[in-house]
Amino acid sequence: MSGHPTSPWGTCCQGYKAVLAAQHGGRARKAVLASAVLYFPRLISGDRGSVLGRPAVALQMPMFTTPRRHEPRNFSRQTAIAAAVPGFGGSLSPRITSGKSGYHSTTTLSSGRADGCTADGSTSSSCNSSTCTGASGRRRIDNNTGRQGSRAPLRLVDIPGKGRGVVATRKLSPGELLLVCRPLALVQGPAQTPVPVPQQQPAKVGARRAQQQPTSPASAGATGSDAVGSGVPKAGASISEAALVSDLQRLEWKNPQARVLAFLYRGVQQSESTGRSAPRRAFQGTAAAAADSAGGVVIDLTDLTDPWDSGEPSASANASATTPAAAISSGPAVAGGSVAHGTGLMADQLAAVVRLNATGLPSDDVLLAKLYGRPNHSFIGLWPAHAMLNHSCAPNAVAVVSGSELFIRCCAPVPAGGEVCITYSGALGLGPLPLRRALLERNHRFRCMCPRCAAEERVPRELAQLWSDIVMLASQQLQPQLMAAAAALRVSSKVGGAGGFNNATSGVTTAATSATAAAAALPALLEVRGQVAKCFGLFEETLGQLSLSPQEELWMQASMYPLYETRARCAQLITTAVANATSASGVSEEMRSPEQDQAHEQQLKQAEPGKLPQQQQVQAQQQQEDAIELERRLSEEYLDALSLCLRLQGAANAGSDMHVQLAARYDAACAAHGARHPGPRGQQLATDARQRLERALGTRYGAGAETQFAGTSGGMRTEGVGTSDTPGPAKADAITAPMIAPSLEELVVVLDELRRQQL
Ligand SMILES: C[S@@+](CC[C@H](N)C(=O)[O-])C[C@H]1O[C@@H](n2cnc3c(N)ncnc32)[C@H](O)[C@@H]1O
Repeated sequence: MSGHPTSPWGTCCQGYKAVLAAQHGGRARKAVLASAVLYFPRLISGDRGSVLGRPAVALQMPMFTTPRRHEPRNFSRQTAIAAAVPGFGGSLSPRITSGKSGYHSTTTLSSGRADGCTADGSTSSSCNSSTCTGASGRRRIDNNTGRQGSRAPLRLVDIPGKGRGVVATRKLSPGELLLVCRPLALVQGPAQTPVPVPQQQPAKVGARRAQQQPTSPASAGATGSDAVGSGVPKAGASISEAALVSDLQRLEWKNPQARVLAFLYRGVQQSESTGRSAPRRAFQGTAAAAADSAGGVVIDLTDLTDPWDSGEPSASANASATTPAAAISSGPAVAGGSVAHGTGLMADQLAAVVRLNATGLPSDDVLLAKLYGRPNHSFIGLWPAHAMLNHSCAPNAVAVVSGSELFIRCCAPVPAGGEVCITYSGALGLGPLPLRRALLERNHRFRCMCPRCAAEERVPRELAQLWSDIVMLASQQLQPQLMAAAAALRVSSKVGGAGGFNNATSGVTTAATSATAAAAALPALLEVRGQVAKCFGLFEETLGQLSLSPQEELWMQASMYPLYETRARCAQLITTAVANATSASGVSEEMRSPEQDQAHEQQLKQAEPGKLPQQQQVQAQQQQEDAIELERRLSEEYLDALSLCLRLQGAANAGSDMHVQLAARYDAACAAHGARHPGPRGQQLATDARQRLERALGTRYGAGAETQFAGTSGGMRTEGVGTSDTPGPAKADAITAPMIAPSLEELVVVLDELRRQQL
C-alpha cells in the first residue's frame, strides 16, 4: 500500500470535538478544554510547546491510533543543574547527592552535547577545551565559554501588552541561528517512547513520535487538564515539573543565578497581576526598555542565554545588588513549602516560574541524537533566554533541544526591530482559531492577536461555525471510518501483497482474498469520499466569497487541515482498494457481487487468459482497460489532494518537528505513489515534496543554507552567515555554530535510517 501520511490530527479528534462541543454549548468549557488537552499533545509531535505559561502543544507524532498515555516512569534521572559543568561557572554545585529512589543524580548538567560528548565528570575533561571530537569524529566548535548572547542579533525589550519580549537588532533570515541557550536547570530522563519518524506505511504509523522541537517555555508546567500543549505528556508532565521544582529548591543558589530566577518570577507576577492581553495594535518594534531589572541588577539577554557562564550578570550592578531573593520574598506571601536556598522563593513561587517558563518534551531532537550517536532524553528544563520569547500563531522562530542545549533559529524573515516569536500552539498551528485561542487563554492567560488570529477573527461568525462543523465532521466521523478501512486493507495487503498476485496459484487465492477485502472496504470509502467532496466544495466556495490575501487564504486553509488530510487519505485508500480489487480479477468495477467474484476466481483458476473463450477475452480486455483508466483517474485524484496537503505543510510552523515530519511523510508518499503510478505529474510533486523536506530541514537545522536548501556538502561551517539575504554588516552579529551543522545529505540519510528501523 502506498503510504499516504497519516494525519497528525488522527486522534486529535477528541480535542476538536470538545472544543466544538463547547461552541455548541454542549459541555462546560472547562471539560471541553480538558478533553482537548488530553488528546492534542499526543497527536502531534512536539513542537514548541510552551512558551508562556504553559507550553503549547508539544507536537507529537501524528498517529492514527489511540493515543498512548505516557505514564510516569520511575526512570533514572539526570539532574542537570547547569552549574557544575567544568569550565562553566562551576561555582554553584548542586547539593543533590542522592535522589529519590529510582533516580540517579549527577552533578553534571549539560549532558548530551551535540557532538556526542557528555559533560559528566568522567568525560567532561576531554571536552573541556574549545573544541572536541564528537562521535562522528568531526570537530565541534565549542561555544560554551563565550557569552554568545551578547553577539546575538537580538535585544530584550518591554512590549506593551506582553511583558518582556525579544526583538531583532537587524534583519534576520530563515535558517539563521539566533541563540544557543543553556539551561538554568534541567532534568533529564530516558526518552519516553521509541522515537518516531515519518512513516512510509500507514500500518506502521501508530504511536510514534518524530523528531521534536521544544516548544516554548512554559510547556513544562502542565498539570491535569492544563497539560494541554505541554511539551511533556500529561501524566509525566506534573511529575517532571515537580522534579524540576524540587531540584530548584534543593540547590543552593548564588546571586547571579538567583537573580535570573527572580527575573523569571517577575514575569509571573506581572502576568498574574495584569492578566495580560495583547494590544490590538501591532507591535512597532519601538518598545521601551532594552533590559529589565531585578533587585536593581540589570539583566539582559546575555545573562539569560547562559545563566551559569559569567558568574555575575552585570559587573556594574554587582556592588549594589540587592538579592532578588530578598526583593521577591518581600512580595505577596505564598503559603506552603520552604524557601529555596538563596532565592527567597517559596515552592509555590518556583512552581509558578516553572509553569510559566519551563519547557519539556518526551524526547529531545531525534535526528540530531541519531546523527551524533547519543541517546535521546525526555526532559524538562528552564532556559531563561528562550523563556523571553513571546508567542505568535505565525511565528518567525523555532526552538530545538539537543542534549542540554536549546537552539533558537529564525524560521521566517524578520525585519530589523521586529519581534521574534515562537509558537506555544505546537501542532495546533494547523488548527482553527477557536481551538488555538482556547488553549492559549487557558494555559497562558492571554489572547493572541497576531496577524493570523486577526485575519481569522474577521471571518463572519456563521461561516466560522460552519467551518468548525466541517472540521469536526472530518475529525470525528470521517477519519475514524478511514482508519477502519485502512486497517482492513492492511490486513488484506498482508495476505495478498500490496499489488495483488503475480505468480503462483496460491497467489491467486491470496489476491482474491485481498480483492474481497478491498471490495468490502470500498463502500465505506466511497461514502467518505462523497462526504469529503461535499465538505470540501462547501469550504472552498465560502472561502472564495471572502476577500483575502494569498497569505490569509493559506492561513484559513491551514486551519482546515484535517479536512484536506482526510481527503488525501481517502483518495489514497480508494486507489489502493481499487488496485487490489482489480488486480485480482482484472475487472474494472469498483465493486462486484460475491457471485461475480466467485465466477472470476473460478475462471482464473481454470484457465489462462489466453485460453478463455473469445467473448470472455474481449470482456476481460475491456475490463482491463477500464481498470487502467479507473486507476489513472483515482491516481489523479490522489495527486490533487496530495498537492494541496503539501501546500499546507508549508503553513506549519517552519522548522518545527511537524513541519519536518509532514514534509518527510509527503516525500515518502509521493515516492511510493510514483513507484506504482509513474508519471510526470507525480514526479513533479515528488520533486516539490523533496524540496519542501530540504527546506524544512534547512530551517530546523540550518543545513544547506548556503545553497538555499538545494543540498550542500557536509563538514563544519558557520551558521547564520551563509543565507543569501543576510546583510553583510550583520555577519558580525552572527552566532557561531556551537555544533557541527549537519548537511542535508546527512540529515536525509539519518531520516531514512530511522524510517527503516520503524518499518
Ligand atoms: C514565557 S513568558 C514570555 C515572556 C514574558 N513576556 C515575560 O515578560 O516574562 C509567557 C508569557 O508572556 C505573555 N505573552 C506571550 N506571548 C504573548 C502574546 N502574543 N500576547 C500577549 N502576551 C503574551 C503571556 O503572559 C505569557 O504567559
